[in-house]
Amino acid sequence: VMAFRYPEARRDLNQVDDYHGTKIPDPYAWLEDPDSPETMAFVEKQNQLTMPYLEGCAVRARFQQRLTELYDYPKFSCPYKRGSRYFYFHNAGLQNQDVLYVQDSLDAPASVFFDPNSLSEDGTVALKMGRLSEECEYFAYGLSSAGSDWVTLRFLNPVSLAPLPDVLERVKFSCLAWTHDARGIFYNCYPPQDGKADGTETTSNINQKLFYHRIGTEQSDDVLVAEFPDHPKWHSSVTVSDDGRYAVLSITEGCRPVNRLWYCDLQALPDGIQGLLPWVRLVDDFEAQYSYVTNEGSVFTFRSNLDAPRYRLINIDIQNPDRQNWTTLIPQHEKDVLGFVSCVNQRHLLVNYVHDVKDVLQLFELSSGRLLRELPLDVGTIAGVSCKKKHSEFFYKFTSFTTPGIIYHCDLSRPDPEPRVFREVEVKGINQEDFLTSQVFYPSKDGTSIPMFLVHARNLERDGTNPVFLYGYGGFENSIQPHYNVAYLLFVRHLGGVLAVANIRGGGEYGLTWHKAGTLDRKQNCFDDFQSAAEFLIRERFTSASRIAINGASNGGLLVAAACMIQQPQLFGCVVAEVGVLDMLKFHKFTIGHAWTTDYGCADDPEQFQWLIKYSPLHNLPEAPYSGPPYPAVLLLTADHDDRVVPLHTLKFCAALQRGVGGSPQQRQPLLLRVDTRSGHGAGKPTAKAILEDTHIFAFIAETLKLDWKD
Ligand SMILES: O=C([C@@H]1CCCN1C(=O)CCn1c(=O)c(-c2ccccc2)nc2ccccc21)N1CCCC1
Repeated sequence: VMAFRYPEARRDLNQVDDYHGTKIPDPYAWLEDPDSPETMAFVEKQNQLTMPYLEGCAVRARFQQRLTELYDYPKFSCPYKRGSRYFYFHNAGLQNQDVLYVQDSLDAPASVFFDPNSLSEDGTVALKMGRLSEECEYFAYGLSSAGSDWVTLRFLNPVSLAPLPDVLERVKFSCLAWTHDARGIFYNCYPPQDGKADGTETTSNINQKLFYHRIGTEQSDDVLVAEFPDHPKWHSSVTVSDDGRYAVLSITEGCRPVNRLWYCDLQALPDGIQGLLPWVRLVDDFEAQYSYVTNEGSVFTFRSNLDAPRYRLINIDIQNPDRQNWTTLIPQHEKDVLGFVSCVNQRHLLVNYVHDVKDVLQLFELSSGRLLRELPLDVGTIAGVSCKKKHSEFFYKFTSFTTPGIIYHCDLSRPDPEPRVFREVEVKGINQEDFLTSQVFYPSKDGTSIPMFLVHARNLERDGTNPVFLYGYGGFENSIQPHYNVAYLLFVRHLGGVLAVANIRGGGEYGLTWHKAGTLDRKQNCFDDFQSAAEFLIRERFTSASRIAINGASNGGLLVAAACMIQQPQLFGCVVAEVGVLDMLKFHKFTIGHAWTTDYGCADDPEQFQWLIKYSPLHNLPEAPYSGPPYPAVLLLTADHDDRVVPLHTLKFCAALQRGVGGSPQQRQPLLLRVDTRSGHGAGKPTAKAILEDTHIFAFIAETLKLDWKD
């Protein structure tokens, strides 16, 4: 008899797609319509099975209570000096959204500047972006609702807090750049589309345009300053130079770290911004990435990966723009990756390097590129930096797996500019001394050495029985560095687990080569690296296969749901796949999915179709009747307003998994789907939803790996 009765899902056997001569059935394609009564009924039935199961997990109540207690610690961002005042985000602990405060000096009383919590009952309206004009005449801000990527831009007077009537709609993936005369702001929006635009639609996002909005006018009067009708997949982003003179335009075509670099001398515009700008095409190809750092007159400094996979700083004098005149300000490091670079104190550069996935912070001289000093930093990650060229002081926030956050303040105008602790938060009830963080390097299938962070109790017994929570991402040059997560610490402290974060290929941990090695026809390296992590942990007697829970979200959902569960079902005890990309043949058709072909390729191309069909989760599940090794316990998560990775990926995968594997009498572990409402891909998620989701995830892991709570 089957352990679980899964909801029936109609299979439309007439739905067969032809990929370059290969016939591919797509029987659950009807689930691609989020608004059909049939799809809504499918979702409802899944939740009716899953939510009682999750709520009924033995440790759920205990975990939720402890997680809520531990989550309830004060959180602060770095202060941002704007004009003569300081702004910072703060969360008392359990507030759904962080609140923006303002104070006249660092030790003056603070008052609420902007509180998103007042904008919705359930905390699902989030402040996605904000920008004060150069002299603080106006505050522009973008709100998103229910986790969608769609943004509405609004404005307020930063002193009186009075709202302005200006409202800008259809904004998504947008820059926010004021001209220094505060007459207006550059931003991006999409042309009107049929149907909804609330984050539940799947409509492709193409033909993004760049506008200049003049304060006090209607959006319909906004000035179109750049558009690319011949390149519907192009995105543009403007930065206004530190001196306010130039609009620097970065054009991207997808998610590859490459861009065209155009600029416009705003001072050369006789009548100001009246129409398409006379862009000068400094770089007009997609060979490398150029990110504006600062400029001294006509000499621009860019962070670039041109002939530098670990990045370097180059200077381009726009009066002599030919490539042979370009110079290197800071050459590529022979091992470490150049991370963020910010100009500070007029003539210094605050430079971050990533050394074996750990952050380093150094100060350089802008004029010479000379290293001046290293700033002290523990082993961990810089979670935030606040600095401006015209300010002599700057702030940076340090975090690690066991450090919630330490904010440092450094003022270069002082005779002894030594960083000092500006603010350090404690989390009551968690003793940092209970945990040991280490970094190991393990061999992948092809011998490549992969870094992995481990966090566990100091007195861990390596007897092969410890439960493991193994997390990975593996794409888009996205590096997973140490970060504070109370749910992770509860898993270690109260479920006796080992947290393992594998820095697999596809990420940016070692620069472009590391990223490229996990993309396109080499995507299988990500899956090999992650499976090798599990095999290493078993070989080193941390754990055994049935005790391993793997987790990933987004591109990480592809990693775990598909590649690892399907390719090695016997290697894991539990799989938690969040908002995953699971239909690799169709992802490019929905919302911003077309931008991901830079990592994945596209099934429209015959050669790339062959790469994708080999690992696409939806297309590599066993067919019923299945008699292979039982699958791990599986929890799939998605949400109705996820317009980054639309829910159809997970819905179709769930239907195929429950039929293909769920029907087998050997399948004792649950294969469940949790669909949240008024929730999206993750950004801006209210605290209440985040706590409940983490609770359900770890309660599911504890239940299916049979873990007991230990006080
Ligand atoms: O979400 C993703 C991939 C990986 C990381 C970013 N990403 C994205 O899809 C990023 C989406 N995205 C942005 O978020 C912004 C943006 C601009 C200004 C401010 C904020 C954002 N600009 C973009 C420009 C071109 C293409 C995508 C863009 N994926 C989901 C699953 C597979 C990849």
